[in-house]
Amino acid sequence: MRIDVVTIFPEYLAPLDVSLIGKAATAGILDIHVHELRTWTHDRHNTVDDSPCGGGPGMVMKPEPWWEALTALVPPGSEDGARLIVPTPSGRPFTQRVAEDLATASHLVFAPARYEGIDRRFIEAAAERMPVEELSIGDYVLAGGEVAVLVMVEAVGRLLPGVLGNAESAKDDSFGHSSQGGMAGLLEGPVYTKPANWDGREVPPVLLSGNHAVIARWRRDEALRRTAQTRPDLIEALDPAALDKKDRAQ
Ligand SMILES: COc1cc(COC(=O)c2cn[nH]c2)cc(-c2cccnc2)c1
Repeated sequence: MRIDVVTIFPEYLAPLDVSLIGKAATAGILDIHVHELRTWTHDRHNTVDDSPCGGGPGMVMKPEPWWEALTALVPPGSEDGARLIVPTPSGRPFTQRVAEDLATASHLVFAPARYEGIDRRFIEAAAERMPVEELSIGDYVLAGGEVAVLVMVEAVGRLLPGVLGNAESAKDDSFGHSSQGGMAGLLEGPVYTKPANWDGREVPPVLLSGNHAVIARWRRDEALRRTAQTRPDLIEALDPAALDKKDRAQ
């Protein structure tokens, strides 16, 4: 997968060189390029923003630099498999399911905006050439979309084959957020490791029993309990067929 990020703060994307994503890039699984938006400005001040038409606070990002950047990174005729991602508070929720969908793309171009956003006409023009996804990582307003790009690249990148070692396979993701796995739709229950007794606190004995069927049942019960407590909306959203009769007894 090729990933292009266009931003006026390239240094904000430095963490993409680190750890999981950095290793994936080194291994050639991800081909990540970060670009300075001002590359595609031509005036003396490298202007990327202007005052909002109709008045109002702040500034709006001009369409021309973004359009030139997009055209350079996705030349006409090479749109197949390319998708433009615009992080914004007014986007549809970025969820694990959206991450799984984005992981199937061959080319993602991220347009993190600053100020009050990007001139709408850029989004509309881009949507005539390739799918455009306006996505929100949460109901709050950031000063720019760069942090959201880091979130999305990590969530998508870790799903790509070869990025996670076998020990951390994404197929067993926290259930509320993975559409796969034995407990799809549920949050992850509590996890434990050695020592068996720490701070006078015992690991639940069932986990030391070696009885994998009983352990799996216990984990499912804990996931159901945690989901009901923390995210009852996810319980409502569960496919009834996914619940067995023991679940319904919960
Ligand atoms: C593309 O348009 C944007 C993008 C961003 C940065 O992204 C986020 O904040 C975000 C992404 N998921 N959750 C939050 C911020 C605004 C904005 C809106 C109003 C006032 N100030 C700024 C507009």
